[in-house]
Amino acid sequence: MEEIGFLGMGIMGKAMAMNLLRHGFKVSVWNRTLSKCDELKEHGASVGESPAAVIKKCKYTIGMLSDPPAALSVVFDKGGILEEICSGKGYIDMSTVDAETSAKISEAVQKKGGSFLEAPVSGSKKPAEDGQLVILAAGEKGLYDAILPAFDVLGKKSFFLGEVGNGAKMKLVVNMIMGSMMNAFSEGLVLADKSGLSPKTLLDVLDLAAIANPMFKMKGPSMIENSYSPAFPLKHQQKDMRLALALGDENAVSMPVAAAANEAFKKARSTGLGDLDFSAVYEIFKVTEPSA
Ligand SMILES: NC(=O)C1=CN([C@@H]2O[C@H](COP(=O)(O)OP(=O)(O)OC[C@H]3O[C@@H](n4cnc5c(N)ncnc54)[C@H](OP(=O)(O)O)[C@@H]3O)[C@@H](O)[C@H]2O)C=CC1
Ligand SMILES: O=CCCC(=O)O
Repeated sequence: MEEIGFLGMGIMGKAMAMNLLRHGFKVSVWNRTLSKCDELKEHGASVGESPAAVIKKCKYTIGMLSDPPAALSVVFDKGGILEEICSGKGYIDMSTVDAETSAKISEAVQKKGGSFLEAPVSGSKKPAEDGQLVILAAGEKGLYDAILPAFDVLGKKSFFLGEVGNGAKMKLVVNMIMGSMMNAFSEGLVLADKSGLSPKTLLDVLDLAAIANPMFKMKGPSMIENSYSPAFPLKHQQKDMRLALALGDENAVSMPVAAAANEAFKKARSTGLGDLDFSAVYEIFKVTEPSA
């Protein structure tokens, strides 16, 4: 396959670009903080000096940026994608953003004659390293078909969900559920502990119960060790809760559980936990009122 461009060497982008290199793809990378490209360069990637330079070199370019402002910045700002995107080139944004952001990017890219696909992912750092992501794509089907050989390396399953916006919405619904679950899980761990039960035994019980799931199994042991090395940064989970709640507003969907979970993530951010893993929201529930 042609050389693939990759913008954004954060936790996910770096793991995904490395995976493409490991599978024999030629990759050209860019990151706002250029030094984060060094390791990729050592593994054979070429480094572009701007998003525009990467787009110029590559037929297909993937973006994996933190949030809507970052996703928009690499497209619209000086040195951005719009300076070089043209007919025959495609941009695939795999960041988690809202449908409106995706639509803005899609419209601008298409106006220049380029193709656009949104393709946010489910799965975190380890699945990204192992090529086990779940890809939620929407937009131009021709571009989806063309980029499938790369998706087959990055993910264990790709969904094509139709028009731009559907991938973003699906991703926000999934992460809204995940964030709410993480809050319920944290409350349960604290309740077990405060009521004299072993949180470790609770994990064993949960793992055999109808609500057993990979997230509890993977995050539980490190949470009870108070260890929150970031796989999915808490600030991004809070961004996803906020965007999912906005989607709820638009559709008049009452979401009291998600709203409460969002408040807990906001509180965690305000106490300086934003760069830790999203499971660090557990710390918020441990804080008890001083007795009168
Ligand atoms: N981590 C995870 O488990 C998962 C994350 N996601 C989503 O993937 C995306 C990336 O996540 P992750 O890799 O964890 O995030 P990181 O915070 O590790 O990386 C964010 C990336 O965005 C770049 N960035 C931030 N602001 C700007 C800007 N204004 N202009 C240009 N680049 C910018 C950063 O550049 P710099 O290095 O210069 O700061 C960095 O490359 C997010 O949308 C997240 O919600 C989806 C699934 C799982
Ligand atoms: O957006 C992040 C998702 C993290 C995960 O699916 O484990």
